Amino acid sequence: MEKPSRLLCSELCVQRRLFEVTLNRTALAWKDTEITKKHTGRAIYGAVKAGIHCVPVCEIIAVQEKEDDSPCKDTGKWQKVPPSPADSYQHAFTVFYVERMRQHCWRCSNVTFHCSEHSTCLLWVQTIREQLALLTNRPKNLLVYINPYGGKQRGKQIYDHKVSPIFSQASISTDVIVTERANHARDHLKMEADLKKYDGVVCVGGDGMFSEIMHGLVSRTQQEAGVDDNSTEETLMPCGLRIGIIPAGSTDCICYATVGSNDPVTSALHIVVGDSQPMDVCSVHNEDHFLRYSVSLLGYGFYGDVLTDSERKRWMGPARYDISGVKTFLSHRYYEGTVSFLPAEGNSGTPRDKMLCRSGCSICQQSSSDDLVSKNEDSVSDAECQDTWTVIRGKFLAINAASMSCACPRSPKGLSPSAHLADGSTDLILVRKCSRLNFLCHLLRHTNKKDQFDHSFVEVYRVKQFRFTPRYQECDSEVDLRESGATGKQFLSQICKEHRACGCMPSQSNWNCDGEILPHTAIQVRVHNQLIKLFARGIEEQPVFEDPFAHCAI
Ligand SMILES: Nc1ncnc2c1ncn2[C@@H]1O[C@H](COP(=O)(O)OP(=O)(O)OP(=O)(O)O)[C@@H](O)[C@H]1O
Ligand SMILES: CCCCCCCCCCCCC/C=C/[C@@H](O)[C@H](CO)NC(=O)CCCCC
Ligand SMILES: [Ca+2]
Repeated sequence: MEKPSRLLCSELCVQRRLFEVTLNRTALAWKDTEITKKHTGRAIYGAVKAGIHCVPVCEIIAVQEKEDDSPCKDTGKWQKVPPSPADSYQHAFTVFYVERMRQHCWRCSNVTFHCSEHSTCLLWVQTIREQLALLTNRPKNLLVYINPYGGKQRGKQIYDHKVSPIFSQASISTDVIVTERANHARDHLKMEADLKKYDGVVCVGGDGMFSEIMHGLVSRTQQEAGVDDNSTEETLMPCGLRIGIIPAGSTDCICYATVGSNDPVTSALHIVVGDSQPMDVCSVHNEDHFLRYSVSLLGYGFYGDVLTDSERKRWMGPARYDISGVKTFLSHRYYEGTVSFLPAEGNSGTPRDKMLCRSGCSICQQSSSDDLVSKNEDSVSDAECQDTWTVIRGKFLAINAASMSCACPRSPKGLSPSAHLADGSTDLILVRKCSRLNFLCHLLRHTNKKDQFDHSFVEVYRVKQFRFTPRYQECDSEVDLRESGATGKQFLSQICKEHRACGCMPSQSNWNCDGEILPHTAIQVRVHNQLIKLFARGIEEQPVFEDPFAHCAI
């Protein structure tokens, strides 16, 4: 690989030691001249590595000239150190850059370079700024929505103290709206916001707040493109603006599954460096009526019931999910119905393979190019392709569709650990009626390393469309009764008579759609490949040993 040519090379001082500092188009590197002199010309890698630092240009956040940084004017420590050649390095500039910490967290680190000439200092600041200006994927203007009541109600504080200073440092200008009611952000985005002014939208809150922003942006994009969102057949128009998530909610599973942590500073830094992660969106319809979009979990049965119960306990904050989770588990309700689905095609893998979706995921990249090819080959509807629907009837404790892993602190590998963020499919998980003990075992496996799908009562399918009809809506006698105009009382008493023999009640659950309860139980779901983009890059692989200086021309 050809090394990029050097833009600058100077001998500068860092913490009173001399360094050879170089800048090329891809990296800034500084090499301790004392350490490297001892090993002149010899590639004793470990020793040389000890004296070399390297930062990719795309991970530099900002550069600032440091005024009046003469060591002689400092008091305390500087004065006590004996005079050294470094004392003549009176001009300084500071480079702020991304540093990786544990568990996918990023921090803003900095290094100050001291120069002997003011002109050298200015040249370095100007040249680094020029290189940063070439990074066109970085946002300059952002529209920020803060939910002051999400999670532990710390959204405003988190933004003001942890995020806003990073945006200012990176010269990003912002228009900030603190929401005053539920759906304020969605409506503003859908109908009012002048989106031409911005390079992205930032959401400070939890999964619910993200959902509002995603709905606002997707709906606005469809409106402007003249796409009817009530139609289940139409191809939706992808959104142009990226969405950044500053986690300040109860679950934050979208942030966690796309960045690898729920740390606000990490998210702010992914926004600053202009990351881009495409993401699938499911549309959910009841007949020809659009209900909602979903990016994480569509859950009927267990997760629908947990959510329904937890909504009455909002005042408890994030703990409501644990209380409602235990209560729902103990109630052990099952639901009858029919699930039909169209399997995902091509090289999409299966929910039980171990191909985890990580930064630069090849399966997601492949799916976007497949999508382009199929669009160019003239859009033919699924029915015309004669895709065959698989139909499964049964009694289920839970029917879940995970369009992404849904990893979160509660379940670090998630509901479907191998689900992909942007492959155009969702993982359909059917948990059939089983004993309490078996179900508990399945649930607990979400929290440890064991395979939660390795049970006889669990089936998983990777699908691009699915439908669900609850039993009580498909039973002929019930349909007949409804159509005969029976009153509510007559209707219920007839159902009770019919079900007395089997000892069960035909109960119904609700769909949990990314944390919102849907008003219908019979639904049709279709995955739209890479409809939106986030300021994220997917979860980075844990560092394996690699030459960190491979891209440094030093
Ligand atoms: N100013 C506001 N007042 C009341 N509700 C709001 C306001 N702004 C946003 N909301 C609503 O609050 C809900 C919860 O917000 P958010 O997702 O930020 O927090 P959360 O506690 O994590 O909730 P969730 O469990 O849904 O993730 C969202 O559905 C959003 O529509
Ligand atoms: C009895 C022991 C039980 C242990 C089970 C642990 C299983 C945890 C799986 C976690 C799955 C999270 C799925 C995320 C769904 C989000 O779109 C949604 C919105 O925030 N959250 C919920 O509905 C909140 C749902 C919270 C569920 C607990
Ligand atoms: Ca997916």
